[in-house]
Amino acid sequence: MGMRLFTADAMRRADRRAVALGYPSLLLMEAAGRAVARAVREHFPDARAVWVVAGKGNNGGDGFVAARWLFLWGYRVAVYAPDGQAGDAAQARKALEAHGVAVRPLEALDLEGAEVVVDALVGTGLSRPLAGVYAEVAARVNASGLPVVAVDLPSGVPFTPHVRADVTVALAGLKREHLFYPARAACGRIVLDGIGMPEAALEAPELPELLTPEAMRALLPERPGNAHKGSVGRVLVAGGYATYTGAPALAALGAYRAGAGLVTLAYPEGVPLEPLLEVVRLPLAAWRAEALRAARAEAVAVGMGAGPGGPEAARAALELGLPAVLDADALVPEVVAACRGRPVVITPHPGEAARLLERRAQEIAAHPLEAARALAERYGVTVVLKGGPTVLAEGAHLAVNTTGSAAMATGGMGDVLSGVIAALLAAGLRPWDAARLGVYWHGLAGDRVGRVGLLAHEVAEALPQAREALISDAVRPFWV
Ligand SMILES: NC(=O)C1=CN([C@@H]2O[C@H](COP(=O)(O)OP(=O)(O)OC[C@H]3O[C@@H](n4cnc5c(N)ncnc54)[C@H](O)[C@@H]3O)[C@@H](O)[C@H]2O)[C@@H](O)CC1
Ligand SMILES: Nc1ncnc2c1ncn2[C@@H]1O[C@H](COP(=O)(O)OP(=O)(O)O)[C@@H](O)[C@H]1O
Ligand SMILES: [K+]
Repeated sequence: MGMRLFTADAMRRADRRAVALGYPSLLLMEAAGRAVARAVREHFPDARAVWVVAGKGNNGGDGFVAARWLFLWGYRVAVYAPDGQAGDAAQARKALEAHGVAVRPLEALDLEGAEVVVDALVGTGLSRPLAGVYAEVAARVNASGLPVVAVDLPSGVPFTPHVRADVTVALAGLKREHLFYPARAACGRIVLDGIGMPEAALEAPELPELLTPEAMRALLPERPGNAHKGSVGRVLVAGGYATYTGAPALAALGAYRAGAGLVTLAYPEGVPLEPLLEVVRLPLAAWRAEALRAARAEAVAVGMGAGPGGPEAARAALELGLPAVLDADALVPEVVAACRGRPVVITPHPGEAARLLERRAQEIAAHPLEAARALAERYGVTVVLKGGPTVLAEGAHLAVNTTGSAAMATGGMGDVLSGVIAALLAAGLRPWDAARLGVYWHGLAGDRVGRVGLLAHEVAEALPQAREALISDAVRPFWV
């Protein structure tokens, strides 16, 4: 079963399914609280005094369980919460109080002596921005400078104000706030704990897929011992214009580093392309399909650095009838509209997506899942909406990438990605598989170099070792 990205509602449904399967919810709460206590111990090994702030719901219940275990392990604990818990949370509170640990009102919060704070005010049950004593507690915890371990989510996200955590223990599954900004920035390091939730309860194919090392490894094309350059995928890159001489070269490099057997670069005659020894050059007087056929490619990447010639280059390339990646200057509505139902992957960033959807780029960046879905519906192609994180859509399917970082926000990075996806298409992968693996692998290569100052060609150069790491099971997702 693929891993899914949950919403609060979807997690509540999973919760109910677990209970319907006969799994007692109190067991989930016990596992959740214990996971939080363990996270405190592991991430702050020198701390001996832990203060817990808890709310009225199950998030608070998890906090009471964490407090009980920390107390039993010999920590000094102080617990602050309002009255009025019900159900499991009330039980968890009683179990804590049975050990003689008093629960004091939130208004009495005194952080003097605390070494770590556990934030269990509110989790997925948040229904409105924090206000009143909750907002005050969040502000005081933030101002204290103490390390914070958040239960499930930093209380208050995605609204402001919210708690800023150093570690967030995601319970049972990752939620949107763990992946998307600005909420993600409040989570600090994210660790996922399964809390014993039965797999069957978590099955939710309608939710976005989270790209995992296991799932992506399974998609990597094999390289048979008797491979030759004509058998593992020939890629045509079509782009380049006056000053954009690096973009198509980076796509070509990305394709080769992702395993293409042969890469041909078609570009307007007279454009001084960056030298790449291994690339076959195809200078053209005009963008014509007949001329592009000479490459005998199995997939094409078009648009990178093509400037005003982008649409023309794309029309010629699409006439080949090959699986295609459309990027940058090829991403105009008239061109993409002609691709419905064809094996075409488009790779817009929010600015290009705005052009295709006639919306504002900020709106797209704020709701990337909805935008990717809208693009897939409107144009009937496979969509890679680039960003932090990149999201993908095809038909009713959605996926969210889990690799890459802000270090990748530099020029030419998207060109390399186009080349990677084209190489995977040429190797025979379906567009959805090529797009998901391409995006994941590209981000993984970035992570392995991983510092600000990263250049696009360095990401291309890191693709082979990222592949090796993926194959040899040496890749851990960010939530482990
Ligand atoms: N998903 C799961 O399967 C499990 C979830 N558990 C925990 O349960 C949490 C969800 O529990 P609940 O649904 O009870 O919800 P929460 O405990 O997250 O929040 C609901 C409570 O917060 C109050 N509240 C909502 N917005 C508020 C605001 N702005 N200011 C002040 N109070 C506010 C509500 O009135 C209610 O009392 C998860 O985040 C997780 O910590 C665990 O107990 C174990 C299992
Ligand atoms: N903050 C970020 N987190 C993760 N990945 C990022 C981030 N910023 C950029 N990237 C990745 O870098 C690439 C940038 O592509 P793009 O904007 O098209 O750049 P260019 O047009 O210069 O090639 C995309 O793959 C994108 O997902
Ligand atoms: K919380």
